[in-house]
Amino acid sequence: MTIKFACAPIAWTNDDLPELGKENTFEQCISEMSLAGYQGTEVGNKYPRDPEILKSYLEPRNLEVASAWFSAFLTTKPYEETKKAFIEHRDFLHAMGAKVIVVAEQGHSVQGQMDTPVFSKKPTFTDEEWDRLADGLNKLGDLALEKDMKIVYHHHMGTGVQTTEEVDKLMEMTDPEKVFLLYDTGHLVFSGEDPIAFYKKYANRIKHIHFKDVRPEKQKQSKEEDWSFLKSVFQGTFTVPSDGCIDFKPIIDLILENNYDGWIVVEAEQDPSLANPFLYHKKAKDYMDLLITNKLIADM
Ligand SMILES: O=C1C[C@@H](O)[C@H](O)[C@@H](O)C1=O
Ligand SMILES: [Co+2]
Repeated sequence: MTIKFACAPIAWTNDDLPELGKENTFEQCISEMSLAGYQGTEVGNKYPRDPEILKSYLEPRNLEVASAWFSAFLTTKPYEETKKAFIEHRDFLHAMGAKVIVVAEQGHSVQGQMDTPVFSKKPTFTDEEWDRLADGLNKLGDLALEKDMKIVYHHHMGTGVQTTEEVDKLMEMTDPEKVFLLYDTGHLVFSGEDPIAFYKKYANRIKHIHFKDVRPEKQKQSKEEDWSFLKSVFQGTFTVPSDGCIDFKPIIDLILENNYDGWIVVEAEQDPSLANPFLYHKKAKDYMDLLITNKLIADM
């Protein structure tokens, strides 16, 4: 069992809201991840896309690429369009040594729309769209396996696969040998799901983890005032583990008990001028290390 820790650059410069952290440079971002004690990074918009150039920045800082997000449009566009973009993305990640590819269906998604309420206007798929999604994901899973990689599906606020019920449907409709799952604590709790029950149910299919915490007062306000996903982020709904309402102790315990082998990526998009990304990620790393040490001691 090997657990490695990574950061998502979204806390330094937000890809969905580029004005958040536009002043933070790529080199500052990766240097601070390394300094905060992490071994890996996901890939953001400021990162060079040439694998050799990217390696020349990451290797001196002892950082690996954990994965990177891929937007699929299987419900709304011809499969061939998603396939072409996916192969390019897969080959980039393969050249960087990553083993998993984060995939999220963006057909009908409202996650990038500043004025569309995320709770009341989230999309739901028709039966035909579910079939197209499941079929397309099985095919992307095959393409990943060609390179000895796995696709990990990212359930996400404001998309057609957000709730536990929707994830259940997707997992039932897809091949468990081809389509795996990403476990994002922040999206589950923001949506109102039970992250413990979710992990227990899908322990065998979870091959990548995003750790974000949630500020409960912001989540409540977002729901009551029908904020968009981007407004919720902008207002500080997400933060790093140890800073919000999620109890990560039972989550870490479950991860260890299930011999999880893979990355835990701290992904906490918020305003970097209010929440210094280096200090927040260091605090999160110290907290996660403590939880792991306590669990190992308790099991001795
Ligand atoms: O994995 C993720 C990638 C981001 O672009 C996204 O909006 C964020 O919330 C997330 O969980
Ligand atoms: Co995530």
